[in-house]
Amino acid sequence: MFIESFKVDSPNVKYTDGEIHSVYNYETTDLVHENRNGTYQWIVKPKTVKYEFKTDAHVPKLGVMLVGWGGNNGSTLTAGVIANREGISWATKDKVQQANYFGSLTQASSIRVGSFNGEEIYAPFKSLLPMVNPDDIVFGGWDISNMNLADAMGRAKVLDIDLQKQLRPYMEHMVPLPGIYDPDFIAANQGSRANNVIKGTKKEQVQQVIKDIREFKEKNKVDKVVVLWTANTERYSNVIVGLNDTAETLMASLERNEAEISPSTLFGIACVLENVPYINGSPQNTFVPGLIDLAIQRNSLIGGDDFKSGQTKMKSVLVDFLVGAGIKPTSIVSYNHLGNNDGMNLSAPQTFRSKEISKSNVVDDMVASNGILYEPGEHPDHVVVIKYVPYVGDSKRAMDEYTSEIFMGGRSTIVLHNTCEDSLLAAPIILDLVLLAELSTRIQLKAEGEGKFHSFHPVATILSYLTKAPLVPPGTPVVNALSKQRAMLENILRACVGLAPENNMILEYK
Ligand SMILES: NC(=O)c1ccc[n+]([C@@H]2O[C@H](COP(=O)([O-])OP(=O)(O)OC[C@H]3O[C@@H](n4cnc5c(N)ncnc54)[C@H](O)[C@@H]3O)[C@@H](O)[C@H]2O)c1
Ligand SMILES: O=P([O-])([O-])O[C@@H]1[C@@H](O)[C@H](O)[C@@H](O)[C@H](O)[C@@H]1O
Repeated sequence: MFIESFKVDSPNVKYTDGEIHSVYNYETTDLVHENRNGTYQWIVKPKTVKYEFKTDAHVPKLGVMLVGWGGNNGSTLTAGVIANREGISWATKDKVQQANYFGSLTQASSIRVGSFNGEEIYAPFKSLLPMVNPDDIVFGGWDISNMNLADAMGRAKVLDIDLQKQLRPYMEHMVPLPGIYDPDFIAANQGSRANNVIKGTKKEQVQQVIKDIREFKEKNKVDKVVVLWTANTERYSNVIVGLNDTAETLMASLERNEAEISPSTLFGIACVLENVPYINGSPQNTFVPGLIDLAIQRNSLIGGDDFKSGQTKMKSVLVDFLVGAGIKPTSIVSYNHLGNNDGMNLSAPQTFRSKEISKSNVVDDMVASNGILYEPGEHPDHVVVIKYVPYVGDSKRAMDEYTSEIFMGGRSTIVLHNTCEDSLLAAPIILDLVLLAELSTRIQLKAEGEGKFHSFHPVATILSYLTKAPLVPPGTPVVNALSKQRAMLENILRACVGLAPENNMILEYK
């Protein structure tokens, strides 16, 4: 059964005007490797750590500024939110289609809250904590192309024409602010659209972005702004000691107008200096060590990298299933072709390399989790191929072959054909990223023994379910398995309202 909302009745949760305060016993373990009776043993010691969470229940008016606003993802997300807000329906060749938020974890998924009369009871994911209603978001942003959002939506060729016609009046007045264009970081084939760029030194560009954010906030009377990069994939920045390895060297490099600071890193500097959450939806190393250091110093939320939307999302499910079942993937070949501008940009070797890295590393944690299947350092053969085929446009075709070793020398080969409508899959993920980033800034926590409440670590690991290459604080494990990522996110939000993690035991019926 599905219920629309619920309230937790527990001595561990207090709902006051404007705040949700919870006490939560975090069950974890300590491990020690001890010499016991002459032999070393791994000793696992269960332990309980008492946490308190405080969530500010005041939902702000949220402004979302997209870098690459005029792109396929940016225009599609903007169009989708307007269509939902206005309750637009449109004719397709099959039926009259209503706007929806399918593909959004926060808007279209559910959580189990318990059983009632022998029936499992579920509620909307978004009913866990007060979240921004996406219909209320104010969009803005930058693009190196000055095309208005209605024409950009047409250029993207993602949405049905009848819908586009209805949306045009809402979007034709939306014009991206000039972006930061540096041809050294993206494919040369992007140069033809760069007619809307911020001039000046890199420091002046950063200052302009900060000015843009402030003016957008003032003009639209929004309480908070989140900035998200959905612009082109850049090549990796070279990480060089003395250039961008610390906050100090990065800021000194900015003063010297160093060429090796990418546009996406410049936007990151601006956001961190302005204490505005900044999320990277592309695979490049926007967050060079110096920018991570700066974000930590200023406790400003950063997150990324690279939306996990289709082929890789499937991979982080399938490999988790195989390894979890004791089956040994030995060869993974991921091929895809696409015909949108992203695909054109990725046709350059240096930008493709950024994507190849994020698409390849996604199985590392799952492989490392099973020492029965894999020797230390052993990995499946893993190949990523991306080809640009204009005709298919945004409708990316992914073809995967997974070969595994099974019982008694057997072989299993799984072949997948996965048509990923890239922007229709990515847009809801962008929405979740900005909503969850905003929500996480309203949560404070305190473990027993800690003197005062504090925010989550500014490197927002909580967003990892939505990214191919989760950005984590230095020294933190990277988890890519989709089920673990989703469980982590849900269980943290459950803890904020004093609910235990969903353990799926259903002991009541055992
Ligand atoms: N399923 C998906 O679509 C998906 C999944 C994962 C990652 N991504 C990444 O998301 C990004 C956007 O994808 P898309 O399909 O919307 O691409 P797109 O090429 O349609 O849009 C990118 C936009 O960014 C603009 N741009 C480029 N450089 C800029 C800069 N420095 N400043 C401001 N604007 C700039 C371009 O003019 C373009 O309008 C890409 O990096 C892509 O790799 C997409
Ligand atoms: O998320 P996913 O489907 O694994 O990966 C996708 C790639 O296969 C595609 O080539 C690229 O254009 C998209 O930006 C996205 O990164």
